[in-house]
Amino acid sequence: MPVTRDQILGELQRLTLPDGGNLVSRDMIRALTIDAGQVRYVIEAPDPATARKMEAIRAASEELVAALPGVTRVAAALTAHEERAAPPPPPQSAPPSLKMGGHPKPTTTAMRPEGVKHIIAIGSGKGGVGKSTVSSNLAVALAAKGKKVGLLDADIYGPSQPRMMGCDKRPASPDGEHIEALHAHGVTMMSIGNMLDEGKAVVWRGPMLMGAMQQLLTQVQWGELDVLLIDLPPGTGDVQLTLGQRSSLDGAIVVSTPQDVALLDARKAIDMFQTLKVPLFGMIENMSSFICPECGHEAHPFGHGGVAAEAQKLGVPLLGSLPLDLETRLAGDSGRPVALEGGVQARAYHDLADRLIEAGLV
Ligand SMILES: Nc1ncnc2c1ncn2[C@@H]1O[C@H](COP(=O)(O)OP(=O)(O)OP(=O)(O)O)[C@@H](O)[C@H]1O
Repeated sequence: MPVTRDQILGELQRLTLPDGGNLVSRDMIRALTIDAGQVRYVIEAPDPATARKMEAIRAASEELVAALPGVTRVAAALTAHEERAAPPPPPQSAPPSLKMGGHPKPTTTAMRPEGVKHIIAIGSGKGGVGKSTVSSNLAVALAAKGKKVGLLDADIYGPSQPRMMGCDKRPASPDGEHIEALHAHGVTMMSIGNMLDEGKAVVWRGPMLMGAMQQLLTQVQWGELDVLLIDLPPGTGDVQLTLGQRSSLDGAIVVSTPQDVALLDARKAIDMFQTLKVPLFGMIENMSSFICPECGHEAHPFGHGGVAAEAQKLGVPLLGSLPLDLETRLAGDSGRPVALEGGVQARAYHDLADRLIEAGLV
C-alpha cells in the first residue's frame, strides 16, 4: 500500500518541539509531496535562529517517516521566514553575500540569460537514474567538440554537479549582485551547491525557490554560450514548472532506466514537458546493460529495451543507451566525468554530443 499524507502527518505529530506543540500543530510542514514512495517536505521555522536549532528535529522527522511502510526515501529540508533586520557586514574572508532564494523579482520577461543560444533541460521522473551523470558527461563531450557549454545544476534537493565536475568553490560576487560563473573541464558551470554550505539542508518555499532559479539564470554571468544544459531535480515539481514556463527552454531530454517503475515516472516528466509546450528532443536509456569485466557476459539488471519501446511509442528519438559501468560512477565521484577519458563509455557520450550537434539542437 502506498504511504498516505495522513500517515506521514501522523508520524510527524509524534515529535514534540522543545517550546511546545509539534511540527503539525504548529503548522510548520510545507510542500509535502509523495512520489512513488519518495517523500519530500519542508519544515518552515518562524525565523532563521529557530531554524538553526531545529536540525535534530529535522533529522528525527526523516527517521520517523522513513520507518513507515512504503517509504523508500525521505528528504526534509529546513527553511525559515526571512529576517527583516539587515545582516551584519560579512568578515573579509567570508564568501560573497549572495542572498539566495529570496522571493522572485517581478518581471514580465523570460528568465533567459543573454548570450545563450540554446537551453536544454535534462530531466527524469525518478531520482538516481543518472540524470546528473548524463548532464556532466554530455557537457564535457560537447565542450571537447569546441562548443561553448554551460551547466546549471538546478537540483535544489541534491545538487551533485560540484562533486561530479570536481568544482566545489564558492563563486565570487564582487558587487554582491552579479555572480561570476565557475569553470571546470572547459565547461562554464554553477550549482546551487556552490552557493550553500555543504551538508546544510536548506530548501526554500515555493516562491523562494523561484527566486533562486531566477538568480541562477539571470545573476550568474554565463557569458556567450552555444548551449546551457540544465540538470533538473527529479520529478515534476516547482523548479521544473518555473523553468519550463519562464526560461524559454528550447527542449528537454528525459533520462530513464529501463525499469518499469522508472519509465512510469519518466512518462509523467514527458507529460509535463508536453503540457508546458517544451519540445522533447529525446530519451536516454541509462544503465541499460552491464558487461561483466571478468567474462564479458552482458546482463540487464534493470531490464532491457524499455526506454527504446517507450520512445518509439511516443514518437521521440532514443538518443542513446548507456551501460551500467563502474568507471562511470568512479569518474563521477572523483570529479572527472568519464567522457573526458578515451574508451567505450566516453565514446557513448561523444556520439550523443554528435547527434545533438548534427540535429542542430546545440
Ligand atoms: N551508467 C552508469 N553506470 C554506473 N553508475 C552510474 C551510471 N549512471 C549513474 N551512475 C551512478 O548512479 C548514481 C546516481 O546517478 P546520478 O546522481 O547521476 O542520478 P540522478 O538521476 O541525477 O539522481 P538525483 O536526481 O537523485 O540527483 C551516481 O552514483 C552515479 O555515479
